[in-house]
Amino acid sequence: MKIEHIVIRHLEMDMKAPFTTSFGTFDKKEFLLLEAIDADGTIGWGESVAFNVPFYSEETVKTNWHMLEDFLIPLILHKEIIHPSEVNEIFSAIRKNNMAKSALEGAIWDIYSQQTNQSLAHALGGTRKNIDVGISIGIQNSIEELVDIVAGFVKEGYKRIKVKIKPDWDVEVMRTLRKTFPDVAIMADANSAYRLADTELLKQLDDFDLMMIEQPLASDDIIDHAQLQQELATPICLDESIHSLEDARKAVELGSTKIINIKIGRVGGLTEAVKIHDYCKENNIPVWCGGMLESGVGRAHNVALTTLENFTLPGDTASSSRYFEKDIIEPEVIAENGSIEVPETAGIGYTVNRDTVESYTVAKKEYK
Ligand SMILES: O=C(O)CCC(=O)C1=CC=C[C@@H](O)[C@@H]1C(=O)O
Ligand SMILES: [Mg+2]
Repeated sequence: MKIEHIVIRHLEMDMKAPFTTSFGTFDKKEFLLLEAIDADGTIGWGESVAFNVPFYSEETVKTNWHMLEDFLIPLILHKEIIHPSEVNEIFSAIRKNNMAKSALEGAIWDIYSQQTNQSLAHALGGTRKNIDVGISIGIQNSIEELVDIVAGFVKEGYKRIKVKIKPDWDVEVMRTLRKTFPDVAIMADANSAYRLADTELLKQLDDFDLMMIEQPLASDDIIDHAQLQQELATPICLDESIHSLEDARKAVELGSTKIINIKIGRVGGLTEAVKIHDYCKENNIPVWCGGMLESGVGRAHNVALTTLENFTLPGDTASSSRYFEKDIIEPEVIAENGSIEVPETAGIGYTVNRDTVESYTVAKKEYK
């Protein structure tokens, strides 16, 4: 591979409904879409999952553009690459900025899998032909509204319900959901809304047979999560705290987490995501693929990763129509009865609709 041409596009896609978490509300998804063109004309696509605000992580759409234009793209353009796993080493001098790195690395994985005539899923070592998926539901205006929304997604067959929680939107919400849906797989995602001082409150969630509590404490913490896990019967799942294989190893060895939410962008790309998957498999830590309200390109990468053996818990990769009136890929990602059929064609397995991409593009720049 030798990438001769890269295009960065800043897209804005209106969301069907606002998505509220403990750190804010999104009514549109802004993101960078990466198009990489190899010397032989093969085109690969990657998506940065950074938001336009630094509340999930320190990265934003603007910091990503800066990192890609001034540091990452110059390291990749016209460089001979044999395998996408080399990209981590090429980027190793650059600290953090994982989402920016992941967007470019993902496009290179797409090119590689096309040039080796295999699906991205197969190139990553995936084996599943179908993946089970769940749904993530933001904070609502009332518990009644939340119950109605959950009922709709349970009816659609999603394999697990993930509900955002935060102080004063937690115990009563989960009590009502468990009472209303006694047999549904339910989990909570706190997005670091609690402190160790909230242990007694969080212990009340043990009454509701939750699959897990995702990221209850600070986004850069591993130590306090280990102490909290000793107090909770419900498994802790880390999301924001895990940026690398090393973070995963430390969290598992300390007992800070019993489940890991792997997000390709958060950990710096597919190569690192597979390494974390493999480590967790060796240590009997189940993993699932988290979502970042991605467009179809990011969704396609998530689908491919989720085909690996130790992705044993339903992830966040719902249908494209969960969030968007019209996705940028064809066909769209479609979950039927909570299951997605994995494309077997070479590459990410979905076709990017250039007209739709251009309709959402608010800025664009080419690099050769
Ligand atoms: O993409 C999806 O459907 C899931 C989105 C989701 O739950 C999240 C996206 C980004 C930050 C958080 O709000 C939350 C998460 O932490 O998993
Ligand atoms: Mg999360």
